[in-house]
Amino acid sequence: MRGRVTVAAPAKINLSLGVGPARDDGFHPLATVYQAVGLYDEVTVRPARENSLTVHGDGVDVCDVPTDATNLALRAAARLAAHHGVDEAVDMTVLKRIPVAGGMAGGSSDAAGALVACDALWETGTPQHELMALAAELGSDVPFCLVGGTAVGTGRGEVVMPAMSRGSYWWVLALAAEGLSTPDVFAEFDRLHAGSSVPEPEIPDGLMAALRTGDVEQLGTALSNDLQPAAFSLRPELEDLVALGLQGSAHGALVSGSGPTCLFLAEDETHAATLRELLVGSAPTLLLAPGPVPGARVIR
Ligand SMILES: C[C@](O)(CO)[C@H](O)COP(=O)(O)OP(=O)(O)OC[C@H]1O[C@@H](n2ccc(N)nc2=O)[C@H](O)[C@@H]1O
Ligand SMILES: Nc1ncnc2c1ncn2[C@@H]1O[C@H](COP(=O)(O)OP(=O)(O)OP(=O)(O)O)[C@@H](O)[C@H]1O
Repeated sequence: MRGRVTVAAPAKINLSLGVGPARDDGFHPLATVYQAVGLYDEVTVRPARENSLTVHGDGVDVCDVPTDATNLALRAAARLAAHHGVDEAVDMTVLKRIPVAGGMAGGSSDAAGALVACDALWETGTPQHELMALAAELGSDVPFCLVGGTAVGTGRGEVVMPAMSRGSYWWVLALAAEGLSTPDVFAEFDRLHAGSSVPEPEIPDGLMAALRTGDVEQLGTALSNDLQPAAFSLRPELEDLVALGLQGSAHGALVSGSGPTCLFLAEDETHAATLRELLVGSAPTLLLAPGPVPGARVIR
């Protein structure tokens, strides 16, 4: 067994997020295009007698992250041990840079990172399809966080197929001071659609074509998020922030997943830096990130 393994676990954004009517199990059918972006949590595991977790924040507030067995990353470690019937435990450290409850799959990515880290530490050699099945049990976004890149998600988001995508993109990420609960945003989506029939979700025309050609302007116009009105309803100030980015030369601007992080698509890295300057004062934290990047990977 190795002495210690560290995995880089990327944040995700949704280039499009189509949401259908709530299913009988309470989940909503999705048709989404995910992209992993270059903002990483680091998950480190070492052998131990019992599972334990320490969480550090690097630029993000981590006081809402549980450190007990309910933490998604510790649940992932326990689930992998049970899958292999091994009596192993870990001392885990998570260094968080992905905003907590930010709509960027932070907890999901930590869980994907924990699966990859423990599989390497215990030398269990889990085949990818088994890791994907365990990931789907842990949460809708977790399978994508294993795969990374750019991918289409269906089902409740857990059915992931890599998408053809050319080139790379630069994003400005506007992080909010306080997170939004994903279930609350889906509940607000249901409230806003009460009494009307919600169509089955679709990927917008033009999005896949823009990705295939790497046309940043076309991609900007094709970005969409069915949860955005719900996020605006719960956080009205986000609507002004998105509007400011669009007026200020972003190719596209939208709420990331369930929010409250907002995304601004730039022409290139230099333009992203200019856009960030424009947005200074409108959001507490502004970061630049390229995408797509690979899913959870061992780095040490
Ligand atoms: C908003 C997205 O980030 C878009 O990628 C995801 O849909 C959320 O994925 P996630 O955080 O991994 O979600 P899960 O942990 O599976 O579910 C959390 C809660 O979100 C709601 N949820 C999630 C996914 C989905 N397709 N429909 C839902 O209604 C449910 O209330 C669920 O109880
Ligand atoms: N490893 C973890 N990191 C962050 N939050 C976690 C973790 N494990 C459990 N949680 C809980 O999950 C909640 C949602 O956190 P997370 O950062 O995953 O939200 P999110 O990025 O909005 O998720 P998504 O984009 O997948 O909907 C947190 O408020 C916290 O209580």
